[in-house]
Amino acid sequence: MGQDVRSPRGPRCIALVGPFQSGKTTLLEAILARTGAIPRAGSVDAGTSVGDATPEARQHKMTVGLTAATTSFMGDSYTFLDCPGSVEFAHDMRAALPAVDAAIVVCEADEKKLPQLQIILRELEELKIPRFLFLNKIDRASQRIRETLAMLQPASRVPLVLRQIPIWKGELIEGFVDLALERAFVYREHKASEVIALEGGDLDREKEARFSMLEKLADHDDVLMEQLLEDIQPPRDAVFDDLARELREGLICPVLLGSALRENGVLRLMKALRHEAPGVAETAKRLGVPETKDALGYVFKTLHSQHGGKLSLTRLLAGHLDDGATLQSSSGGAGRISGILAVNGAYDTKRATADLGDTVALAKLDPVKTGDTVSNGKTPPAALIAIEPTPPVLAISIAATDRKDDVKLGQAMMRLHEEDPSLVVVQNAKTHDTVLWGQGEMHLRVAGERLRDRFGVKVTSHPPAIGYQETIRKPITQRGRHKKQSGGHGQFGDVVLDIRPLPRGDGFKFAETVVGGAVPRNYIPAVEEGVIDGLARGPLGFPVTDVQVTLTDGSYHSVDSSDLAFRTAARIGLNEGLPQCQPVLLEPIHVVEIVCPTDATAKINAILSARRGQILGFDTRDGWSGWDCVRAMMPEAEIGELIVELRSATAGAGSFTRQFDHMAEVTGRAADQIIAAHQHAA
Ligand SMILES: Nc1nc2c(ncn2[C@@H]2O[C@H](COP(=O)(O)OP(=O)(O)OP(=O)(O)O)[C@@H](O)[C@H]2O)c(=O)[nH]1
Repeated sequence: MGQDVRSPRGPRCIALVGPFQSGKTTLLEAILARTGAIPRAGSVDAGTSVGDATPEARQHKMTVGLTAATTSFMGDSYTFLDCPGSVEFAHDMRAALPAVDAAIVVCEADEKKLPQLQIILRELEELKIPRFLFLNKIDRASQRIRETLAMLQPASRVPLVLRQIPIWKGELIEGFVDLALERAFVYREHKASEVIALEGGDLDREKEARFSMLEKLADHDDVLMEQLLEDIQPPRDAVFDDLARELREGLICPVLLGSALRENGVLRLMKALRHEAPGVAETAKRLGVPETKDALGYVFKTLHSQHGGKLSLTRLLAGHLDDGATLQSSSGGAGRISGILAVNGAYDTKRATADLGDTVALAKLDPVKTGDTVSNGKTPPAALIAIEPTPPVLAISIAATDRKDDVKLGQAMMRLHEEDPSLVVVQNAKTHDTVLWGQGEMHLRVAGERLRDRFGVKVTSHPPAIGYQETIRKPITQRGRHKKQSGGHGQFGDVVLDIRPLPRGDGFKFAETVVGGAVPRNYIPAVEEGVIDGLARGPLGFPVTDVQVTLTDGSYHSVDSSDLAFRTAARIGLNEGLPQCQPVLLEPIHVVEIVCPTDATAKINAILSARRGQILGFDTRDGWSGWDCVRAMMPEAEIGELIVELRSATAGAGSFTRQFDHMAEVTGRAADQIIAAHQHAA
């Protein structure tokens, strides 16, 4: 493989991903500083970084949305996408990954973060995105690198290949040896590392570590394998070629060392990207971009900037775009670009064009959304990739504090959902609640802050209503009469209803066995409506289900009877009859499926039992070594905050899905408490 293949030219797009708080934003800062895009690195802790610049990110000192920034290095442009590490904001990462040429997985020597690292690596493996591991915070490393690598290896399905080894001075790491380059460097804070001579014990360690790196590369290179067996030194270029090819083919994950905080190891990382990461041509191939003369782009993030309006962050995967071009999108919309902006923190630099490989912000493409493929061709392009929605796990009911803000709230929610589709708004028709579904406590809290700070809408929130219902245990025959004859036109309706329980899950059935026109046929639909009215709120205060009501008899008045009178009579019949049918409370039960690292399974079982869960079984998680999958039946009322406990028992790695299964009776004290709380709230 020649030099030109190894170092593709042109703009790159690189994702910074990794477990929570591993140093991605700090690394972005270090890269921008070391490549001269900013005069010096800001700090996440001091609130001066380019990433995490929104008020919410600053306040919580964490990345709560993707930040993109462009810099240039040795004549090429690089756009970095700093993705949130928190699982609650992972949707941004999922939508962005297809756009990138490669990912830098920032991680720490921290066993607790291993499951998170495994989740992220798995995502990259499945998308076939070449990835480097950047072992960060080397400035406070306390264990040998070999032990760290052995600890991290189970998180990756392909071999982690150590590219560098540290040079220790006492208990501190003062530099590193690049095993491919065979050169030693000593770190200098906020400056490029200095080359030093490699000697003594470090030279021996280098030889041993290099051999072990070459052995791993030789698993996919027979020539190299023979050279190793015959003790022949492979040419340096051949080693670099292997590193590049095996990275791109997803056969290895190279590991580089550094300290984002001290800007150590940053230039070597940039060089590895330059020489080894693929360019846009390979990325387009990976995504199946068709042969086309048209421009084709992938929209990986939507933003609503305070002054610029809507921005669609887009990677151009084919062709060339001019400002003013009309774009068709794979989701069917079309719009005209009103501004191409460079991707930097402020989105304040206009560009006339975007070229192949560029990552830009396209302004005011109203019909376009995150995940769309866009093209300047005549017909809408096929979508290059489908982003699966992230199922929400936690909900709150919200309402505008001031009723006159209701419309504003609706619009703001639409925009929030557009920016972050993992935030879903559901109108509950029964309770008239607006329920906001999201990925966790912080996700929902940040949504509330954005509503207040960006859209000027104050909201109040409370836990969403549980879908309780009630049913009956005993049948009854009940008469319902409505008679009003005060002067003029009166009202008269009279029905006899047979009310009886149905098997669980059968819902509501209405029938009639009226003979001899006791209730004229034209009033029967009104009787059914009245029955439905009567079932809307049963004697315990909840909607009534699993009931059959049969109209068996009744009487009418030729002048005073009407639809309304019969409807009222039927409702009265239900209201009077149901309390005598031994009403009983029903609560929704779901099947939940929890995935968690095996060492947390015992804790998860305890959490489930404490939440009235009935464990159906557990198994190892298919295709995930070191993970279990637990299935349980669980009352909806207990699922509300489940995710919070689940995450805290699994260092954020556990998750669950739910599926409504059936309604089950609740009796005794538990039922009394629910009924009392409901009556109190009403
Ligand atoms: N000692 C040391 N601390 C670091 C290093 N890199 C980052 N940190 C610290 O680690 C913490 C998290 O850093 P961030 O850069 O915000 O991490 P992140 O991965 O972007 O965080 P999220 O995106 O919120 O998950 C901050 O307090 C940083 O100062 C490093 O190389 N050495």
